[in-house]
Amino acid sequence: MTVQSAYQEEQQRLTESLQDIHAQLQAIGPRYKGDDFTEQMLDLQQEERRLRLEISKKEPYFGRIDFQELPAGEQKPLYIGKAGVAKQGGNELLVIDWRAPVASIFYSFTCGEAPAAYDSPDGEITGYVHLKRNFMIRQGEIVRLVDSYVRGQEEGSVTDEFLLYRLGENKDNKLRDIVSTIQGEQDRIIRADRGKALFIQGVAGSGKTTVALHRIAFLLYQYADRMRAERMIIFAPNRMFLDYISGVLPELGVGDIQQTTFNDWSIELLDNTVKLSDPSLSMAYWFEEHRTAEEIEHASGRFKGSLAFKAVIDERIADFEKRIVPAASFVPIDGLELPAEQMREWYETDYGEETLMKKRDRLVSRIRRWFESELKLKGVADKKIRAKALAKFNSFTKKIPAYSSTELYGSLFHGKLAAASVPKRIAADTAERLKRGEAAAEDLAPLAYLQLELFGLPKQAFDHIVIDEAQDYSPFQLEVLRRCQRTASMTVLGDLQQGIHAYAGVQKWSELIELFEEEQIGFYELNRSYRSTMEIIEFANKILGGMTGAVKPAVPVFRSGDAVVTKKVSNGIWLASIEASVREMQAKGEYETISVIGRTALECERIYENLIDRGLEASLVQSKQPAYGGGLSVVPVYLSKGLEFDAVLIADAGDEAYAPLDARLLYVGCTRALHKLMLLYRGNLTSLIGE
Ligand SMILES: Nc1ncnc2c1ncn2[C@@H]1O[C@H](COP(=O)(O)OP(=O)(O)OP(=O)(O)O)[C@@H](O)[C@H]1O
Repeated sequence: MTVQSAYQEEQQRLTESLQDIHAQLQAIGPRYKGDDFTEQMLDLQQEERRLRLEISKKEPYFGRIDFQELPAGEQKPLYIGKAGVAKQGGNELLVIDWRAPVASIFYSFTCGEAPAAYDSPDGEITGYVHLKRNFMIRQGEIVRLVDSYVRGQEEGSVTDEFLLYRLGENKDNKLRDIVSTIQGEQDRIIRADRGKALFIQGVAGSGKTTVALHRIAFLLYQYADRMRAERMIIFAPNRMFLDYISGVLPELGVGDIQQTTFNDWSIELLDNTVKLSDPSLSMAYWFEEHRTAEEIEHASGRFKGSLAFKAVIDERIADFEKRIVPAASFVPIDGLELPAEQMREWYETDYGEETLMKKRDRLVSRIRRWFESELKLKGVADKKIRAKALAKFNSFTKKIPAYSSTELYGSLFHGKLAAASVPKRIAADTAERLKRGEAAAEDLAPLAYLQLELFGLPKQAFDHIVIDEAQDYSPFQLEVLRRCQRTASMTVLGDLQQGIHAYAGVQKWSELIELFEEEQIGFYELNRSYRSTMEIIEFANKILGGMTGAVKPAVPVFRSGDAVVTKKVSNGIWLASIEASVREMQAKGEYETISVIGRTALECERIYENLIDRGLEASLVQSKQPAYGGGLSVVPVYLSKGLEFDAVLIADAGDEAYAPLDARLLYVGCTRALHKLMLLYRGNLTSLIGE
């Protein structure tokens, strides 16, 4: 078949499919607004269907695979799209959902005559692939059609043409879905078994964030009967990042997923009983000046995030629990005694798996019930005796300790119960902060842990947890989240090479992995980088040489672009050179998002003000920002993590800005660029880049 006739045939099918979809949409009646529960449920189902059809209306499908099931099936064309659609009034499938088992062939098939296979609920199905076709459909028209495989034709494979086209596009201020070009290595992660803690180490730009979001969509589809969107949660590093990724799930037809930061989530769990002290102060401490390896190693965040500190807290909890059951009997009046052993028995046998404070409260209620019924049984009517007995009851139960999480936590740092193993400097700082009703980010994991132990999780346990930028998590943070699940089902992703928050995060994945049983763990590596051109990746890989630990260079997709430029400028013309470089990038007219990445927030303010004074429209990204608006932005390097820009200008890559310890920061900055990377420097070029 010629390309022309294939195109005509496909356009004809597309038009018919769209007509069918439109007809189905029109047939959907108005929304139900009444109180009938069954009608409400039906309305929800109808609404979901409407949403699926709306998604399909834009681009019904992006791929076709002609598959012949072995041993004796017929060759059938299968059209793959973002949402599955059945033909109006029938069961025949117009479009197969990309998450359906058979659709996995579209992603995993790597060409060749050998049979392909996919896992179905009935076991493995094998068959021959006769055709793999990619489409790009816009406004009801096929604007691109590429056959990446035709059985029997030995022409050179053009497998990546579609991918390259997509990667070459400009980006706005939001991350997008990648359903049409998911790569085999990514697909394996997306479809991995739900009952695991999946750890993904992926180089910058390897699609970790994107893959984790697609995995959520897959899990909700595949395990619709067991997993619910409202019991899933995504943890991201900051609110700006949350805004940046907020478009992907709705594009995939998934709503209602809680997306938060560990800080916000913990404060809510603690019922707002503490305020978070300004995180920008901590950022300023760690990033506005150079810090030594020693300072990082002995940071209070590392201590408080460690399992050793968790052991200190466990000891405190155990001690609290010991004191809940009174050691002495309760004697409200002469001749009436509630023995300590009886109270212990109630506590130990009757209250099962309840949380500590619940067990404590139940014990107090039980003692009260015993006290009231015994007085009644004994017929104690004398008012004076009763009042005396009641006073005894009150003073007895008052001695049964009750704590809020912050009180119990605070007891570790000051007073006669202060824990000896907490370094003095850390104890003094923390006590001071707690006195003000504040907690630092590093206090939140221990506080949240205490809250869970004392009061439990107020909502249902999570079916699935996604943790992005997990290299910045401490073992204690992950332990807290692990406790919010009945069984481990997590996607934990990050890149140790981008671990710029070493004062709080981990240096090896094993620090987090060891929290799980061996059979619960899955570990994947993604080494191909999809974000940047070959030139940018090769340049950034050089910086890895300056890092300690096992580093892995990113493998580029064969997408070539401009050479990376480094340019020495004198201090006197530095700001003017930044402006000129930005104008040069803008003049090209090719980039939608341009970022000037500075080393510190102070430096960024100077750059930003100069750009504004010189008449350029720009935005300054700051740590408390809820959203990133796109266009031209000035960003401190430590806030650029996770984001990406068509063009990046590193404002100063001199050796004063980037010392040898700053390799990770510079690596993060450079790997934000998709198509263009330029570095200015004052004085000497940082040794991290070399010649
Ligand atoms: N299979 C793919 N097809 C098309 N684009 C892709 C694919 N995989 C990743 N990308 C693109 O690569 C870019 C990087 O993706 P993403 O931000 O998810 O990577 P990451 O590994 O989380 O990056 P980082 O760690 O550097 O923040 C995004 O623009 C994403 O759309």
